[in-house]
Amino acid sequence: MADHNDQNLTPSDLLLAETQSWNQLYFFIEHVTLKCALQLGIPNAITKHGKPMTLSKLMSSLSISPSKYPYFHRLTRILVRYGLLILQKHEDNNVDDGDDSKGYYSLAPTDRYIMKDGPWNSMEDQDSFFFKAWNCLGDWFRNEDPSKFYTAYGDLFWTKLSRDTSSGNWFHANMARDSRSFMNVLIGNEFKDVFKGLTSLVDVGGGTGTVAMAITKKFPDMKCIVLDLPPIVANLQGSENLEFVAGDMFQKIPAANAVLLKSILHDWNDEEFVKILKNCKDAITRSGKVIIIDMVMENPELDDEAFQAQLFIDMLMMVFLGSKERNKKEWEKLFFDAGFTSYKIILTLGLRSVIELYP
Ligand SMILES: C[S@@+](CC[C@H](N)C(=O)[O-])C[C@H]1O[C@@H](n2cnc3c(N)ncnc32)[C@H](O)[C@@H]1O
Ligand SMILES: O=c1cc(-c2ccc(O)c(O)c2)oc2c(O)c(O)ccc12
Repeated sequence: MADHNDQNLTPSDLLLAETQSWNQLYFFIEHVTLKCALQLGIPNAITKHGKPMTLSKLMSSLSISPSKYPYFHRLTRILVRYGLLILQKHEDNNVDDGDDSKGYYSLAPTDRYIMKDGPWNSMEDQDSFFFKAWNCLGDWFRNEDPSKFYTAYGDLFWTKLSRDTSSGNWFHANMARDSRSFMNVLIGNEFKDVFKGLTSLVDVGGGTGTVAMAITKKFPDMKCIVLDLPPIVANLQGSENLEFVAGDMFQKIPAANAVLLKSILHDWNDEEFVKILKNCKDAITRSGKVIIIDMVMENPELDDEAFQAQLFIDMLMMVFLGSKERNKKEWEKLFFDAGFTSYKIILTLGLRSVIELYP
């Protein structure tokens, strides 16, 4: 007697469902093996070697015993499957499986990003901080806490970062990496028009100033202010056209031609979002603008892989901040709720879009 759940599934449906459920259940193994690769130092070893490496060479450079060969090649096999490594087959293709002359391993282009500016290379040193918030996510759906992070730590994310120096430094180093990478793309191509003609700009929640430094380097005549919380900017040194100001964007934003909000508005719920934008509107001149760098969900320009990445970041916002990524309609509603009259999505660069908002 077929179980009532299976009665509508054909044998091939059942086998497909089995494959799908194994992939869903063990999806975390991609994460575990990627972290293992970083923990062992595989990307750095290949980078340092300067050219593709055989497995034996890679293992000896990592001081891994040859006795582990039968296991290590299975780790690199799955890393090739995920696209972290590239295996260049040996010309003589009929080598034994697992034989060292099987081929040479090199880093995939994405891996070079991961090592230089990606999110991964900092995860190790804050493993517990980052992953503790994700554990037992279901608990949060049964409590009234503002975020799962709050359930885990009894503190809001920004409060915890300002109290815990090592986590705060780790987080802001991550943001600086992200900003360096994004600004290289933004200012390095013809879209620098976003900042063209501005004589002053406030980078609200500008952190340790990576974005502001990139802008003032490219536009030396512009006066830039970085507004952030006191613990973040307390010991930061400005320059002739860059000033760090300690403050609260929910209270007041210094006056300027334009205000920049990169990875800010997705941190906050709709009410807080509107409050920040209203303070931005009070800060800019009538001919000024607000420049937003953030994700626009369900963006038709993005492929499925980018959409999945956006879903992951949306979960990150939900878990760490109780906030969200927004689609175009959601952005637009809040822009008008904050009293702005028009906006323009200037361009989409990777997962993020640059939006200009006019008073
Ligand atoms: C996700 S980070 C983005 C940092 C930077 N804009 C970037 O993209 O690299 C959010 C920033 O908002 C700052 N922040 C949080 N609450 C704030 C507040 N009430 N007033 C000003 N800045 C705040 C945090 O300290 C942090 O630097
Ligand atoms: O805990 C994290 C939190 C965030 C994060 C929080 C608020 C934002 O507005 C944002 O843009 C990113 O980003 C991370 C990251 O980028 C990493 O690589 C590793 C950990 C984190």
